[in-house]
Parts: sequence; C-alpha cells; structure tokens
Amino acid sequence: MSQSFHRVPFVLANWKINKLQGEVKDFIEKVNDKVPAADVVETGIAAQDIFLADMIRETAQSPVQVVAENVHWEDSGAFTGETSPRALADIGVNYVLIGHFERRKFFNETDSTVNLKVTAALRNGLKPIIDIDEDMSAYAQFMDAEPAVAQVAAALAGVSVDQIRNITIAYEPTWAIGSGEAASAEQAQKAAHLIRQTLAHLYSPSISEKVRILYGGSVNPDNASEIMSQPDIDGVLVGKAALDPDQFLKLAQIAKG
Ligand SMILES: O=C[C@H](O)COP(=O)(O)O
Repeated sequence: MSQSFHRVPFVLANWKINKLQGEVKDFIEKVNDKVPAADVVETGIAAQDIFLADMIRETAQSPVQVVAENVHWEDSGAFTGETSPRALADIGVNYVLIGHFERRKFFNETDSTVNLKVTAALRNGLKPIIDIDEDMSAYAQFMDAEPAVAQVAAALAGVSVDQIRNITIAYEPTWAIGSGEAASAEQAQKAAHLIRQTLAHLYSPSISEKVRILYGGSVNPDNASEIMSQPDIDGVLVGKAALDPDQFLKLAQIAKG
C-alpha cells in the first residue's frame, strides 16, 4: 500500500447470502471491539438487506462499516423487490457494493446498469465499491487490456472529479472467486495498476492516487499480506474466509501492517 498518499486500507467482508440472524449478531459481537481504528484500517461487512438495520444499530459504537450488497438505480417508485439508495442512506448505510461478478452473472447486470447504480448511490450520499472483474482477469493473464479499461470507464461515466473520491474499485478475477486459487500478488498488482492508469487517464494522475483499489478472489490470512503489500492495492474484498470472525480480524491486523 502506498504510504505517500495516505489511502486508508480497507478490509471488506462480503457475506453474500450465507448467514442467519443469530450468526450475524454473534459475529458482530466478536469483532466490534477488536477491529483497528477507522483511520488506520477501515473494516466493513457487506450483508443481505434484511440484516442491515440491525447491523447498523449493533455497530453504532464500533468502526465496522455496514455495507449493502446491491442497490437499485431509482430513489423510489414501483420496483418491487428492489432496494432504494435513498432508503439505504436513510438507515445509515455508507457503502454499497455495485456490479459484483455474481450480480453480473446471475442477475444480468451490465456496464450500463452498474453505471446507473453508481450515479444513484452517489446522488444519495452512498459510497460505491465498484467491482471490475472478467476482463481484468484476462489482462492479468497477459491478454488485451482494452476491455478492462472500457469496464472501468463505463462504470464511471458521468462521475465528477468531486465524486470520484467517494469511489472504491474492487478488482476480482472471476476464476479466483470462490475457487480457493487467488491471483498472484504480481497479477493483482498488474491489474490494479492498470485500473489506476485508467483513472489517471479519465481524471488526473493525482486524483487516481487518491482512489482505493481492492483485490478480491480467494483471499485468506495466508495470502493477504503479500497481496496487500503491492503498491496499487489498498485492501481486500473477502468472501469465504471472512465468514469467520477470527479470520476477519486476522485480515484486519494484516492490513494494519
Ligand atoms: O466479494 C467477494 C468475492 O466474491 C470473493 O469471494 P471469495 O473470497 O470467497 O473468493
């Protein structure tokens, strides 16, 4: 992680649809007092919508951020089954994951809907964590960089210089998600560097240095240290390993350095 620009590292759990109410409560009780201060390492948990309001209450005295896994692009209206960005902000959610690979694969999300969601989140004061995936893995394996650049640019269309500071990008190679095989630190750095170069091109080099870039895909306490020590990687987005509170706390400690 770069020391020059003070990007606070971010350790973000993504529970997907894996926990029940009692398990959520137990996990939060275990980690609440043990995570680092937010100005040292930011920690967050992305969870199903039905748990978010309780989690906000249960983490009120803790630095742990409660994160939504998805959001709709309209603030209100007739969109049965969707979650309004306005409602998320109203209950105290700060961050929202947008464009996760599983959303794109199973729920037909496209670069265009990802962009609509990013702008809706920003409009409501939410901070998007944008997933960039498939094409980046191609680049990490030394193929064509153009699709990756296009995916980043599409997600950020219409996002202003002032708004970009509220964006986090998460690079997740599809083959690494849930496979037990993480990208090498070198591959992850190469992709993160490409994302930062793209941000420099879209905005400016100095702005690109202020945006956090996470790596996700089979991260665990054994591989996190090398991945997080890469100059363009500012944290991790963790599925399976972060279902366990001890592993989550270990990852937060690793990020602290
Ligand atoms: O959002 C998290 C990613 O999908 C990574 O999941 P994983 O750590 O289980 O590979």
